[in-house]
Amino acid sequence: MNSRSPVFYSADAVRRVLNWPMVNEAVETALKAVVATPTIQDDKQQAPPYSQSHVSQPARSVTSANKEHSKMLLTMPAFVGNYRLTSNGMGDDSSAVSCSTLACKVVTSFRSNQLLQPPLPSISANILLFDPGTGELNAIMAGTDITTWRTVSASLVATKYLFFRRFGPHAERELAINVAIVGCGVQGQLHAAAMCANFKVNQLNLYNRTESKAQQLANQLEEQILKADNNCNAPNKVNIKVCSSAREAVQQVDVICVATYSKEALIQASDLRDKRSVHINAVGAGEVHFGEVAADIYEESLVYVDCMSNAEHELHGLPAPIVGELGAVIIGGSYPTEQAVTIFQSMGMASEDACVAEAVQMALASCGK
Ligand SMILES: NC(=O)C1=CN([C@@H]2O[C@H](COP(=O)(O)OP(=O)(O)OC[C@H]3O[C@@H](n4cnc5c(N)ncnc54)[C@H](O)[C@@H]3O)[C@@H](O)[C@H]2O)C=CC1
Ligand SMILES: O=C([O-])C1=[NH+]CCC1
Repeated sequence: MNSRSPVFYSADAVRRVLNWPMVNEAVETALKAVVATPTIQDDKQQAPPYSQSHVSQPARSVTSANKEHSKMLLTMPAFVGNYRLTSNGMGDDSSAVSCSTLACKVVTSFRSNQLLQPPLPSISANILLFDPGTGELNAIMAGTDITTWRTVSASLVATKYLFFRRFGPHAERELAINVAIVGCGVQGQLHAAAMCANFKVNQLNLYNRTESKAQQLANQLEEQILKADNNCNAPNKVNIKVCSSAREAVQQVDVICVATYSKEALIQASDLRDKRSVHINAVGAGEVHFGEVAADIYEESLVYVDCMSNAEHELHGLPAPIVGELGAVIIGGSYPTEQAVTIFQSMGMASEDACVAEAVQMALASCGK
């Protein structure tokens, strides 16, 4: 028996403290922590600046709740040991806290929830947080928003290092980009808002199979931008366009975010601009993770993943070799060439959920909630 009952953190409580600096720091930390520490053969050899954290993140289990595999329950356990988070997500050493987190996310993906009246989110998650010393269950945290935020954050981090950093060390603050969002569900909506909140976006193209959903998102974003304008804290003037095809959305853009349940390819190589220099965040996961982007794009792309060992379990038949892990690019500072097409094949990692849940817990504790 537990010595005390686990705390429950509601979705409202989690939502109150989520912010981009905090989530981006936690996700970047998780991405670096999963990069395997190379074995040092020679004592005298200088150890590379790999993360000192330790991650145990077995492949997630997938339980199908119907024959078509469109209703699934995933269990995603992770231990992340000896990592650092700051209280404000700004990475300043003075407020850094050393953490170790043992967690397990339990998440369902039921795509037919969208057809219910009223619709329910397709993804629904809770995160169990254990005492890393005793193994007791300390807390249960609503994890649906964390899943959306950490997934979007992984795309932001990928865009920063795989796209912007080709052009210089501060390019993410200096360069303006054109962005396409393909799929305007929960993921697409937050990808759109987050791209505008974290980068200078000139043009934002939105495509959704049901056009009214893309139009609704455009209206919401226009409203947010107008509000920010009135408060004199508008990040940048963004031109938003609702497109009638994925091809139209992606034709002239720098960054593409694809997040649907489509089994068929939605974008082809001939849809991309001739000069290339494009980055794609491939987020969606139908039965096949990589179905949304055509094989001919993969064939000319440099493909990066969040976690290589998970990729070995989940990305069978990927039409291109995997260049490496995003965390290794962050640590090693070796960026793609300017003209490259890069794909961040996002599977989602339990260690991201663990680190973000820890940051949320710290933020809630610091504001006494
Ligand atoms: N990589 C990761 O870490 C994560 C990935 N996901 C994946 O992201 C995808 C989107 O998730 P949500 O936004 O939560 O779902 P959602 O149900 O809110 O939105 C899905 C969107 O995809 C569109 N769509 C569905 N089937 C389509 C098709 N055949 N062709 C064109 N468009 C289609 C729908 O119109 C809808 O707007 C899913 O595949 C989900 O599994 C979700 C969470 C984490
Ligand atoms: O990483 C994650 O939580 C998920 N990936 C696909 C469905 C949920």
